[in-house]
Amino acid sequence: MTQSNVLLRIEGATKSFHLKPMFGAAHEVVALNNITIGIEAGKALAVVGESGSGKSTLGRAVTRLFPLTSGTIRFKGKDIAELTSRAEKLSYLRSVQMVFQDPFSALNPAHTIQHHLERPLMLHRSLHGAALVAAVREVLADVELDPEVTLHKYPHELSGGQRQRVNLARALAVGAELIIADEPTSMLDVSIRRSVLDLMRRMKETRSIAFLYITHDIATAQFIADDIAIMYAGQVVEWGKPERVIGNPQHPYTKLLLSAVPDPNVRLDGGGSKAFAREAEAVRAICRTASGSVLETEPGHFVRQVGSVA
Ligand SMILES: Nc1ncnc2c1ncn2[C@@H]1O[C@H](COP(=O)(O)OP(=O)(O)OP(=O)(O)O)[C@@H](O)[C@H]1O
Repeated sequence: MTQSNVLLRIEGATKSFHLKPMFGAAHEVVALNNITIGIEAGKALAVVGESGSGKSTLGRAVTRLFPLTSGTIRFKGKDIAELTSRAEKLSYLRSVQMVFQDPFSALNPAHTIQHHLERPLMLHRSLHGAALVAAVREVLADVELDPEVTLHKYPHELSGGQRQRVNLARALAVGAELIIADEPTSMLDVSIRRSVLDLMRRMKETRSIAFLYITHDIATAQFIADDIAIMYAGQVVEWGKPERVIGNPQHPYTKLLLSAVPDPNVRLDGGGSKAFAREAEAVRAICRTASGSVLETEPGHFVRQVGSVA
């Protein structure tokens, strides 16, 4: 990655949550532990890991939902914690859009699709009248939805895949440069997951939109990702090009994730076979000894070493 085309640079990002449960002692949860990773303009980074590994915390930190405990997140070189003016913050929130797992959650059931797309185009691009109508049609066509059929519908009248396309159209309407897509296909019918991933890939290639693609499913990552980062217990344990990480996995946790493929529904918590659950727990025990040392096993392929303390 060259410095000039880095869009997002996360450096030493650590996030701890202080929990005070009703029962039991107060304690810290380290959701992110010294994460350093970047995304180039127009490229996709897939962050893959099981539930609780810290993927969503990473995405939420990038959207400025909370400050980091330590470390920095820079967007186009500027530390996002130092955006002070309202204009700077709005501009950042325009450039960085979030697409959620549940495609219904971000849409207002009381409004038509036309309304959902008109608002950002009016607010952010000051469009009105005929130009506004044309732009709404254009963004719908961009996400491969027929404007004639879709414009006047309400969210509940669309399929899950169509709703997710509307969410992506909204990000286009705002003028997003980076989309954080948090499990965007996991609630969709298996038969249409691939087409939504393909659309995201085309948005990346034709519109130069970067993606932070968050998923538990390593198999889907390779459809869109230019780089892949495997997360476990708040750390990135292996990263590099998908063909290297998936084709030649080195870290025991990456191997475990891949052993659950091609059935992405195999649960790493042992919801499937007992033998798999035992193996998964053994791997986790090894991974919990992860150290700070990282080895570049082949050019551009990095693996966090296990079994020693930093
Ligand atoms: N607001 C919060 N307060 C306290 N703990 C939190 C908070 N958000 C996340 N955590 C904890 O941080 C850890 C990482 O959570 P996170 O949601 O980022 O994982 P994830 O990999 O995205 O999992 P999932 O796929 O289930 O969302 C978990 O132990 C979680 O309980």
